[in-house]
Amino acid sequence: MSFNSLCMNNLWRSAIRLSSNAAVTSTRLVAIRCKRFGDKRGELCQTRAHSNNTQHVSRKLVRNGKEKKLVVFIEGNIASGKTTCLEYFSKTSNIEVLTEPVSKWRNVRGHNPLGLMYQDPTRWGITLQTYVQLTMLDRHLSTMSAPVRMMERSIYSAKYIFVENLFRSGKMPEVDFAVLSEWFEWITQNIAIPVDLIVYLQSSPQTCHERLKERCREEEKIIPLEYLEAIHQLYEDWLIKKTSFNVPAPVLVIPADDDLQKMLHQYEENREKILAGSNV
Ligand SMILES: Nc1ncnc2c1ncn2[C@@H]1O[C@H](COP(=O)(O)OP(=O)(O)O)[C@@H](O)[C@H]1O
Ligand SMILES: O=c1ccn([C@H]2C[C@H](O)[C@@H](COP(=O)(O)O)O2)c(=O)[nH]1
Repeated sequence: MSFNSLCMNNLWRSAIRLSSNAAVTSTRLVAIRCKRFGDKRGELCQTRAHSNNTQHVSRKLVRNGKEKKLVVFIEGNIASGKTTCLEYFSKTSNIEVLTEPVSKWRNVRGHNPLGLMYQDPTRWGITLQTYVQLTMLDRHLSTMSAPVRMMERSIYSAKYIFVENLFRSGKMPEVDFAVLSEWFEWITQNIAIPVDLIVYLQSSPQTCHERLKERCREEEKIIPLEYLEAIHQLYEDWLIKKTSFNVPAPVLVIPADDDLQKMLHQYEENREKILAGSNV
């Protein structure tokens, strides 16, 4: 038996011995170590660590024959309606909703990295995006309290959309981009980030600009239409054309330019697909 297999066996045995309360923590540790040892069975490791009588079936965790733990990312441009969508689904029992930790980005120990980034992206882009990466990772790894988790954005969009935009627009120095990329690659290669479905709220940059002005978040008052157009293009390349970066789950596209009433109707129409973690 190789050293790696020996370690894996010991890890599984000790993880399974742990009490159910400790299961999520052990899941995390084992998932991290599975990836570190180059084990391709990251998801299986998670499952085994979680419970003795848990099986792994087509990307989903099931226990005693019942489906459990589905993770859905809600992606889309700034002010496309992600929070509003999450608020709607939060009224459903058995769905846990995680909004973006924007309040943290606006206040870390009395500092406002979001505001600083909009004022001077070249100086503060790395500061904000480092903190976004940390806080999103913390969200991804937090213990699930319901069978379904709907989460606003992800560590992927932070990197593939926002960091990429800063760099491509010449507002992030190459060294900052390199350091953030190294961090991102280390995280995604060593830590299992669960996701079953990406819901993309596809809205025009013009609609987002209108809604953003209406929302009137202080830091965002200086955002021009061109910024939203650039973010839109990156989202389209990533999730529609699929030409830029890895897409970690199937994508369900929901057109999001309609008024609130029609949007709520669309969410209802797509409810089953979302809860099944399916884009068809
Ligand atoms: N379908 C809609 N029609 C009109 N206004 C909307 C719609 N959805 C959301 N809004 C408003 O647009 C603004 C941005 O919505 P929000 O859900 O906060 O977007 P996001 O979370 O994507 O940034 C808010 O003021 C919200 O009330
Ligand atoms: O990686 C990121 C993620 C978000 N932001 C900015 C964009 C917005 O100003 C806020 C929150 O976005 P919403 O779409 O309103 O939820 O944070 C960023 O700069 N980098």
